[in-house]
Amino acid sequence: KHHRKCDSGANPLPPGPPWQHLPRLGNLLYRCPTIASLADVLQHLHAAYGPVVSLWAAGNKPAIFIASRDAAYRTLVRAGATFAHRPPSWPFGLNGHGINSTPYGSRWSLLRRNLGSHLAAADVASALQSSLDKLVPSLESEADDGVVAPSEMFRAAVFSFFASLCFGEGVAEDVLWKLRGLHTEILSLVVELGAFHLMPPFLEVACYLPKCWRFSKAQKRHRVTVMALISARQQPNREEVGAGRRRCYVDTLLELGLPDEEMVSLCWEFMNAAAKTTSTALEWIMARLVIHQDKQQKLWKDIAGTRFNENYMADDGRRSPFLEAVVLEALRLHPPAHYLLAHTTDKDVYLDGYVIPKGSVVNYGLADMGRDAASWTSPDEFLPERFLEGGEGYGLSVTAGCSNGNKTIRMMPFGSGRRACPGADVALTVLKSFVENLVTRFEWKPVGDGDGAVDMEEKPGLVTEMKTPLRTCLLVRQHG
Ligand code: HEM
Repeated sequence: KHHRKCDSGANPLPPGPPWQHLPRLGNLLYRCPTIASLADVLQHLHAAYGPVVSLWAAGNKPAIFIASRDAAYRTLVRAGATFAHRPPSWPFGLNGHGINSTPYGSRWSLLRRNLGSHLAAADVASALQSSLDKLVPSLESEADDGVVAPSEMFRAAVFSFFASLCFGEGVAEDVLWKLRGLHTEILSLVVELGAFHLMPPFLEVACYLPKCWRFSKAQKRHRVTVMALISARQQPNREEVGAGRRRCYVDTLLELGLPDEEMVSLCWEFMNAAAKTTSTALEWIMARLVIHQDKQQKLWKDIAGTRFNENYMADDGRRSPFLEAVVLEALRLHPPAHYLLAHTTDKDVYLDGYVIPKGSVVNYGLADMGRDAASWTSPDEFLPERFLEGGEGYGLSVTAGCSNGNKTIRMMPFGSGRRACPGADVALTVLKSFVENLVTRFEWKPVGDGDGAVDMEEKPGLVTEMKTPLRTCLLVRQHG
C-alpha cells in the first residue's frame, strides 16, 4: 500500500496509487473526465486498497472516496456537521447560487428550509393528476399497437409535474418543451468531473473552451425563459384573483427578495435535481416490472385490493404496501445517482487510522452499498418482499439510509445526513403515484421472450440511465 503522510499530522492519508506523489501530472495522465472512467478507476483502487481511498484532486487537496457503509454512517451521520460542507464552487454560472453549492451555514439553512416547507405544503396531488392526465392518453394512443418506448413520455410528464411546483400551474406546453430542451442541452455540455470538483481549474477550463460558446448561449436562453416565468408570477392573474392561486417555488423565492441571478440558479437547481433523477428512477422501476411479470401481477392485485378498501383515498398516502416495496427495491438496485455531490470537512478528521485533511473533496460511491451481500440476502435479485413487514428491509428509512437501531448505512439513493436530498419524500410520492397509475391502466409486457427482453445495462453519468431505453408492449387493462 502506498500510504502518504499528511502535512498536518502523523496519520497517513487513505491509500491510493503511487503516482499521487505527482499530483497534477497524475491527474492528467490518469484521468479522463467522465464518470464512467472515474467508476472504472475507483473499482480498481477499492479492489487494491480497500473501501477508503484517495485520489489527488484539483489543487493540493486529496479527493477521498468512501465505499464502506460503516464509514459513510460514521462520517455523514455521526460526524454530520463536520461533513456537511461543500468544496467552493464557481460563484457564477447556473450552479453558483444553488442550495447544493451554498456553504453550510445560515444561508444554506434558510434556502433549504424554504424548499422543504414549499414541498411539504405543495398541492402535489393536483399537480400529479395534471401530469398523469397528459401521460396516460399519450401512452394509450400507442398501446395495443406494437412496441412502445415510454422513456420520453416519462421525462415529459415528470418534468411538467416539477415545473408546476416550481413555476406554477398552467405553463404553456411550448415553454415546457423549450425549457426541457435547454436542460438537456446544458447537461450535455457539463464537464462531469468538474461537477464533482475533481478537475484542476486549468483542465476544466480547457475542457469547457471548445464548447463555451454553445454553453453560454444556452445559459442565456435558459435565463430569458426562466425570467419570463418569474415575471409572470409577479403579475396579478385576473382569472385567478380571489380563487387564491397555488403558491409555487418561484413565489417563495420572490418573497425572500432574492436577486434575479440567484432565483434563476435556484430554479435551475430545482428542475435539474428533481426531473431527470425521478424520471430515470421511474424508467428503471417500470423496466423491472416488465421483466418480473409475477411482481407486476402481485402489485396490480395489491393496488386493486387497497383501492377497493372502503378506507382508501387517492391522495391520503395509504397506498399498497407492495407498491412502496417495489419502489424501494428498484431504488436499492438502480439508484439514479451513483455518487453523492462532493462533500468536504472543516477540520482534519481521523478515520480508520487515516486522516482526511480539512478541505479534502470527500465523495461516496453509493451504488454498491445497496448491493452489498453483507447487508442484503441475494443482493442482485429483485425481491420487493424484503421491504414488507418481517423482511430484512422493513422499516428502513430510505431518506436516512439506515434501519431503526442499525448503526450503518444499508442503501442511500438520496444520500444521508445533513446534506441528504431535501426532495426525497416528494420524489417517493411521485414515483409511487406514477407506478400505481401506470400499472392500474396498463399491462406492461416484454417485447419478445427470454431474459434479454429488457436490456438492463447502465449508462454511467451524473444520472445513471438505462443504456438502451425501455421498450415494452402495452395492453390497456379492461377494468383498470
Ligand atoms: C429520485 C429522485 C432523486 C434522487 C435519486 C436524488 C438524489 C440526491 C442525492 C444523491 C443528493 C446528494 C446528497 C449529498 O450530497 O449528500 C441530492 C441532493 C439534492 N437534491 Fe435530490 N434527488 C432526487 C430528487 C430531488 C427532488 C425532487 C428535489 C427537489 C425538488 C431534489 C433537490 C435536491 C437538492 C436541492 C439537493 C442538494 C442538498 C444540499 O446540498 O443541501 N432532489 N439528491
